[in-house]
This record gives sequence, C-alpha cells and structure tokens, in this order.
Amino acid sequence: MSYKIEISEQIMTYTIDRPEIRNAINSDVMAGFEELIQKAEESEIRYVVITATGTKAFCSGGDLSVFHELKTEAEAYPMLKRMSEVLYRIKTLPVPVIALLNGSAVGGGCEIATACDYRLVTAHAKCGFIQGTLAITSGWGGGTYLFETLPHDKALLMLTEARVYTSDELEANGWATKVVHKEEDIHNFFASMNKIRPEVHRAYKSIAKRKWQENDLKGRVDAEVRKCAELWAEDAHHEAVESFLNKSQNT
Ligand SMILES: CC[C@H](C(=O)O)C(=O)SCCNC(=O)CCNC(=O)[C@H](O)C(C)(C)COP(=O)(O)OP(=O)(O)OC[C@H]1O[C@@H](n2cnc3c(N)ncnc32)[C@H](O)[C@@H]1OP(=O)(O)O
Repeated sequence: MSYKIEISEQIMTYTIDRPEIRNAINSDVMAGFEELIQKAEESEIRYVVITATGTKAFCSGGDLSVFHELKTEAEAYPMLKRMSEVLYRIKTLPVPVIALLNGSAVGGGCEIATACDYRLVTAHAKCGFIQGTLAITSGWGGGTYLFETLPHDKALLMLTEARVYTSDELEANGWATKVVHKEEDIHNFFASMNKIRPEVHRAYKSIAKRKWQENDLKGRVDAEVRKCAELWAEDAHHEAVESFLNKSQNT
C-alpha cells in the first residue's frame, strides 16, 4: 500500500508512504486520498493531518515515471481533474486540515500542502512550485489556492520563480504557518488548537467555504486544470520530463 490512514485522539492522519520515490503521487495515492476524504466526512474528528514517510520528502508531486506516458491534453486532463477534485474536497473539509511537511515538497506536493488550512514545515524542508521548470503550470488547483493564501505578488513570485524556497523563506512569505524544529513544536500547535471547541473550528471553516463558494473557487480551479492540460501536451513539457527521467537513470 502506498499510504496509511490512522485515527488517534480524534485526529485522522493520512501518510503518503512511497519514500523511495520521494512520496510521488500515483493513482494508488490518489485513491487513498479519496478514501481519507470519505472517512473524514463521515467521522467525528477534530482535525485531518496530511504527512509522509521519511524525512527527505513530503511529496515530489506527480509520479513522472507513470505520468510521462500521458502525452496529449486529452490523456493528461483526467489525471489532473481527478487530483484537482481530491484537493478541492480536502480544501473544503469541515474540519481544519494540517499539512505536516516532514521534508521537501515540490510541484504537486506544494499543491497538496496549499490545499490544507495550515502548513507546519520542518526546518530542513525546501518547497517550491517547480511546475514552471517543466513548462507547465500547477494543475491540481494549487496555483488557485496559492492566490487565495498569499498576497498577490508573493503568490505570483512563488509560482513564476519555480524554485525551491527554504523554510525561513517560506515563513517570511507566509506560506509556512509555522516552521517546526522539534516534536514539541507540533505538540504545542495542537495544544493551542485544542483550547477551542471543535464546533468553533468547524464554524470558521464553514465561513471560509461560503467565501470560496461565492468567489467561484471551484470554477477557478477547473480553469487552472484546463490550462495545465493544454500546456502538458506541448513538446517543451515532454522534453523537460524526459530530461529528469534520463538524469535519474544515469545517476
Ligand atoms: C500537476 C502536478 C504536476 C504533475 O506532474 O502532476 C507536478 O507535480 S510537476 C512536478 C513533478 N515533480 C518533479 O519534477 C520533481 C522531481 N523530483 C525532484 O526534483 C527530486 O527528486 C527531489 C527534489 C524531489 C528530491 O531530490 P533528492 O535528491 O532527494 O532525490 P532524487 O532526485 O535522487 O530522487 C530519488 C528517487 O526518486 C525518484 N523521484 C523523485 N521524484 C520523483 C517524481 N516526482 N516522479 C518520479 N520519480 C521521482 C528519482 O527519480 C529517484 O529515483 P532513482 O531510481 O532512485 O534514481
């Protein structure tokens, strides 16, 4: 199995479990997210946490060894659409969703983290929307969510620089809710959250959901997915992916 779903102390935790491939997302991990959402929507829980195995990577985005086989816009769109719906449902869960970044997040990994309400980033982690280096945009809704999360200039810079940021930079630009240096920092974050009744947390999430419904968040995500699928079909994208895969094979 490429993932784990566990519940402890009313916290439902989803762990991406593909450390050997830097926790890249494939269809099995997507199915795990769909299972998580179903369970979270049916359970009396306080929070959802999304994390991953190991310390090197939270998530390295789409599994290029699989998705490189998607060549045309029509072939790419269903995969992008499926994961965009996963992230939208994560975004709109009725409870706070915390991304616990155990390591680096790049590409779609940053999209997953940005779909969460909070991002606890370990000090050694480096994160970046590197999709631009593959000649595509974000394609799972993460660019749309970033514009919801950061001031316009900070969001646009993070997307168009297409580089990894250090945890200090992520704290400075506001993407990291908190940089965590030790387990106690994580414990303290939840201890602070636990001071407030779950009903209050849920009520504030419903206020956010109403804003997103009124400003057509879903429609904006769908437009992002369409644009990414269009760029996906270009030679520049396929050449960039092949370059990564060839580099990997030659090392
Ligand atoms: C809409 C979202 C969009 C999509 O495609 O769906 C994206 O997510 S675009 C972005 C896709 N992801 C990437 O381009 C990242 C590629 N990976 C890296 O840049 C690095 O692996 C990094 C920075 C995540 C970690 O670097 P590190 O030096 O720690 O590890 P290695 O590069 O040596 O990787 C170890 C091992 O894992 C394989 N690997 C890593 N990431 C992926 C991936 N995303 N897909 C497939 N395989 C991946 C890498 O090839 C190495 O394999 P090995 O056989 O051991 O050489």
